[in-house]
Amino acid sequence: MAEPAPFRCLSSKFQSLRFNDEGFATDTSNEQKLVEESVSKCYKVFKSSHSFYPDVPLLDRELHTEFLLRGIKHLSASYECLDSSRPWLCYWILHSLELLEVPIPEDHALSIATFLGKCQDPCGGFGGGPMQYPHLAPTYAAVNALCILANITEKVFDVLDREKLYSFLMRMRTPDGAFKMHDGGEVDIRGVYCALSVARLTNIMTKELVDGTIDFIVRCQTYEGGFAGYPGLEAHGGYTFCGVASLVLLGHTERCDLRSLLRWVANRQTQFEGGFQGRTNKLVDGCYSFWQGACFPIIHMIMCTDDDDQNLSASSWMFNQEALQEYILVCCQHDYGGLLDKPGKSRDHYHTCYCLSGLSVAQHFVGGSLQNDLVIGNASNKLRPIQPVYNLSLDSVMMAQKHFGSMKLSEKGPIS
Ligand SMILES: CC(C)=CCC/C(C)=C/CC/C(C)=C/COP(=O)(O)OP(=O)(O)O
Ligand SMILES: [Zn+2]
Repeated sequence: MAEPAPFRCLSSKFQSLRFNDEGFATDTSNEQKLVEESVSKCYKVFKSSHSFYPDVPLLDRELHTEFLLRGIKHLSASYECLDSSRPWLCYWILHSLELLEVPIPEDHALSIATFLGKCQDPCGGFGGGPMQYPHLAPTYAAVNALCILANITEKVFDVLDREKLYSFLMRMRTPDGAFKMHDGGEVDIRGVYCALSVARLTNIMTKELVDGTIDFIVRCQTYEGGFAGYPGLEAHGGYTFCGVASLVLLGHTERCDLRSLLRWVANRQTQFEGGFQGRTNKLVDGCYSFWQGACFPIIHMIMCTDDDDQNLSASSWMFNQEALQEYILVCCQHDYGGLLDKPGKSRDHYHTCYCLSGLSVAQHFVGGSLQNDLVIGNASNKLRPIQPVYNLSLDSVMMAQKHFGSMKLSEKGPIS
């Protein structure tokens, strides 16, 4: 096992801030200044303990696990606003637990799968809760959650109606190859990614399902290099992940302007804080550790297969992996467990899932047959690696491939 890397502790973190009072202050620069002050405070507190405990920062596995296990059983009334995101809560919690390698008892797995079954619409797809209209986002979350649970028992896949899922996806298709999120709902690149991800995992991809989809995705890449939710809008990390992952799922990454994407995403890592921002001139946020961070292994994988890119690193992704780990470990852990957006924000399961997913990307480099782990702080910080396109463990993706790989749709055969 590789030795944990020493804490980098950039000296700049303890120097004066980049802003001065005579500068041209805007709302944006004022907000940025406040974030830098709070991040700087976190690093100072951390540095004072660092001399006593050299193997810090520590990922507080126990507290995060407690927070997650409590949430899978019971959520307080303050979670009412997430009543239409219940399959998401299952996925965020289960994926965080799989990253932390916390076992889930079989009876829990079966009761979560039964609950997800209750969210499934009689005409296919999953809603945000029982009796709710089917929607592509909770459908993606439910399918991913089932793939994780299938590691415990494959019986969980019995709840999924593939034929009806296919007809739901076909109903969400628009004539130009995009997908609406639900009947009468908005059309954007999230719909494309959710549809393609579940279609691939459950092996129901057909030519008819994705006719015109590549062109829609390509139209979402903006002049900045990242992808927007819809052609003509602003590039954003969440949509950029959806765009580039969708091109991988369709096997048409050659349609992406990879150089401009790489330049845009690399510039979204904030110099001072070490984490990622979602878009140009906006604030750092722990969840972009995944949405932006996961683009790097995907870009690397695409470039690896491209003969022109002989200079590609064989040991690290093209972002500062140490700085991202420091931001997550020092600034995004809540004192009572769970992770968060930035210092001062409250913890939640969404940020716990995506901070941990980003931390995993930053810890593990895999380039073809070459592997290089770079774990900041205590050796126990090491998480399981992820398959970045689905944001699942490699085992969970394999469970789906093993289970659905040989199944056919009754009318249309799957495409490769
Ligand atoms: C699979 C799936 C459903 C993916 C979702 C991807 C995702 C996170 C999209 C984000 C959308 C967006 C424009 C957020 C801006 O929020 P903001 O203005 O509050 O944040 P910002 O200031 O950081 O941009
Ligand atoms: Zn966030």
